[in-house]
Amino acid sequence: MDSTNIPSLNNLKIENGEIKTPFLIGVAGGTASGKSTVCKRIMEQLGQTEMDQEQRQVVCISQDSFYRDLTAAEEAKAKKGLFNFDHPDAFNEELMYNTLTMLLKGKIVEIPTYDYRTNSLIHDKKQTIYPADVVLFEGILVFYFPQIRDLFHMKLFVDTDSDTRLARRVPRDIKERGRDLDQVLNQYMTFVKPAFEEFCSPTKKFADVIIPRGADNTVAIHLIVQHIQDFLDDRSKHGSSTSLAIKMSNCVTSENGQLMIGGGGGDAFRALRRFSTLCKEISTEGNVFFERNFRNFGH
Ligand SMILES: Nc1ncnc2c1ncn2[C@@H]1O[C@H](COP(=O)(O)OP(=O)(O)O)[C@@H](O)[C@H]1O
Ligand SMILES: O=c1ccn([C@@H]2O[C@H](COP(=O)(O)O)[C@@H](O)[C@H]2O)c(=O)[nH]1
Repeated sequence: MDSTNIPSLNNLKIENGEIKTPFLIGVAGGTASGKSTVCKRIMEQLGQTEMDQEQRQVVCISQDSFYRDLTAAEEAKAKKGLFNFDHPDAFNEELMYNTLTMLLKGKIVEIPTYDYRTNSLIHDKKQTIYPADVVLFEGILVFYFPQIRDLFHMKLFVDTDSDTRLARRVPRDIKERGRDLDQVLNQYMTFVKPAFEEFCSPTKKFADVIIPRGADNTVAIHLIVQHIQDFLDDRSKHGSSTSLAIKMSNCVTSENGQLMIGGGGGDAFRALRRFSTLCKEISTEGNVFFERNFRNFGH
C-alpha cells in the first residue's frame, strides 16, 4: 500500500500524509424537532449516504449514544416511564467530551448504539466513527454542557413548534420506540416538556444558525449544504492543515457577535461572504436567523 495514503494507522485517520481532523457541527433542538432528519438531508445532499462508512467525508453521531448506563433501580423506574431521559444527568458528559476530543485529534472512535425499547446502550453493537472532514453531532442537549459546547465550530438549532413536535413524537415513539399512547403522553407531560423548557430551549441562544421548521426549511438546509461543500472543496484543494476552519478562525473574531475580517485566506473570505450574504437575504423571510455570526467558528 502507498505509505502516503494509509487509511488508518495507530487509530488515526491519515490521508495523503496528513492527520485528518474534522470540522465539528452541533445540531440541537427539542425532541422530534427534526434534528436527525435535517442531518440526513445534509448527508443526502452532499452525496454521503450512498458511500461506505470509511469513505464518507461527513458523518453524523447522535447524543443518544451517550446516555449513561442506569442503575438497577433506575432501570426499574425507566420501565415504568418514571425516569427522566431529558435531564442533563441522564447523559455521560465525560464520555461525550472525550469522544469528541478524540475525533478532533483525528482518532477513530467506537460508540455504542442506543436501544429505546430497552432504554439502554447496546455495548456489543459498536459503531466505528472515522474522523472524516465534517462531523455532525445531534441531540437535545448538545449545547447544554459548556465544555462540549465550546468544541463546536458551528452550532445549529432546529426550531420546530412544540405542537408539531408532540404530534411527531407520539406516532414515532409508538411505532419505532415500542411505547403506548398513555406512556408517551405521561412521559411528555412529566419530563419531556418541563426539561425542554428548563434545559434545551435556553441553549438556542448559543446557536449560530437557527433553522425554523426543521427539514421543511429547504432553503436553510441548502445554505448549510453549500457552506459545507465549500469547506470540503477547500480541504480537497489545500488539505486539512489549511482547512477553512483554521482560516476562518483567523478571519472571524467576535466578542459582540459582529464579523471581523482579519488575516484569513481568500477562499475563507469568499465562503463566508457568500454564506452571510445569502443568510441576510433570506433572514427577511424568516428562514434563517443569525444570532452570533459564528462566534465560535474555529478555535
Ligand atoms: N419535515 C417533516 N415533515 C414530516 N415529518 C417529519 C419532518 N421532520 C421529521 N419528521 C418525522 O418526525 C419524527 C421526528 O423527526 P426526527 O428527525 O427523528 O427528530 P429528532 O431527531 O429531532 O428527534 C420522525 O418520525 C420523522 O420522520
Ligand atoms: O430510553 C430513552 C431515551 C430517550 N428517550 C427520549 O428521547 C428523546 C431524545 O431523542 P430525540 O430523537 O431527540 O427525540 C428525549 O426527549 C427522551 O425523552 C426515551 O424516551 N427513552
